[in-house]
Parts: sequence; C-alpha cells; structure tokens
Amino acid sequence: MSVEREKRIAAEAAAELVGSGMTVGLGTGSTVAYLLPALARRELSIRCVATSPRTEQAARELGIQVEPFGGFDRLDIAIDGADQIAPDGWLVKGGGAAHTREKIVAAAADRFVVIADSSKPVDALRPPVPLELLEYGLATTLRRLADVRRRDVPRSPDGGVIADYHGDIGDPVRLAADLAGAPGLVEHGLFPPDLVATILVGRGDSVERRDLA
Ligand SMILES: O=C(CO)[C@H](O)[C@H](O)COP(=O)(O)O
Repeated sequence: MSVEREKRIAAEAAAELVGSGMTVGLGTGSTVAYLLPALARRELSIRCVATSPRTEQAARELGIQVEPFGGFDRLDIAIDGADQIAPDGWLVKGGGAAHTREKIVAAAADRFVVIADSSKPVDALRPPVPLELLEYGLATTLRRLADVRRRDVPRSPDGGVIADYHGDIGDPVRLAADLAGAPGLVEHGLFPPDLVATILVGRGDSVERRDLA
C-alpha cells in the first residue's frame, strides 16, 4: 500500500475527531495536506488557526475558516504530522521548518493528534533535530551549539533561522532540556509525549490508533 494512501487514511481518521463548534489547530506538511480536504468535506462549523502560510492558504482555498492565532487562548484540538514517532511517544518534528508554531499550537490544544504514514514510527529517534534560532547573535549561537548546522531554507514566518542538530540524541529528555536552555535558540523539534493525546498511523489499509492521554 502506498505511503500517500497511508497518509490520507490517517488524516481522514483525524478529521472524524473534529466536531462542529470546535476550535482547531492545523499543522503543516504533506500529511496535513490530506487533512484539509477531509475536513472541508465534512462541512463543519469550525474556527481554525494555521501553523504556516502554506497551510493557511490551502485551508482558505478549500473554504475552511482560518483566523489569526491572537484571537484564541486555547484550542479544542490540533492535528499535525511528524517526522519520527518513538515508541514512548516522543516526536521529532520540523522537517518542514514549522516546528516553533507547531509546538505552540500543539501546546494550546486540549487534544493534540498526530497523523502519519507507517514510515514514521521508529525504534529510536535519530538526528537531525530541527531548530529555529534567533538572528540576533546568530554566529555566536552557532559557535556555542555543538553539531548544529544551518539549513539552506527560507526563514520561518517569524524571521527565525532554521538549523538542525546532527549530534547524538541519546536521552531526549536531556537533549530537549539542553536545547531549550541554549541562549539564542527559539525552539527545537523534540515534542514530549505529554503533549500528545492520540497518534494515528496509516498502515496498509487500516489506521492504528494509540491514545497517550
Ligand atoms: O513538522 C512538520 C513541519 O515542520 C511536519 O509535520 C513533519 O515534517 C511531517 O511532514 P509530512 O507530513 O510531510 O511527512
């Protein structure tokens, strides 16, 4: 079964978790690209925020109501893809360089739902871990952070510089804490299990569901 089909059925299963009246965070990426038409087809009355200009434009073109995030202090649900899913629920995100906004939206949601194809669950997380860095003092930040290289992609919508950590991951709790404490680092792409409510993985013809919360 194709990866694209697995993404689509996981995204469609996630769309079924959304009900009328909900506030919804929309992630970024090729799996979310299947979520948007699935949501639009349901013709629900929902208010959404988008984690990237790309998602915002695609959602609007499908008639989904997208509003500025400033108008919300919480969300009912957020749905997003992932680059890697560890057995204990740790995620690596940010392959599309949207991890800062994605983490803020995931944290704002009562329920964060991850959608993925069967290539995303891994036995152990591996590098790279995406980073967003502040432009101010960038050369010193890059010199201080070991094993970090700038990624040749446009800046984030918030002006941040995208880079990746290529060193060992080891214990993600420790690496996440080390990265979070580094001056000049805006956000990293390690998402802890306590952020995640449900993981939906398309595998072959069916969707595997894991509830973490
Ligand atoms: O974190 C992300 C973007 O920053 C994406 O959610 C992640 O890269 C997965 O993307 P895809 O669904 O295309 O595999």
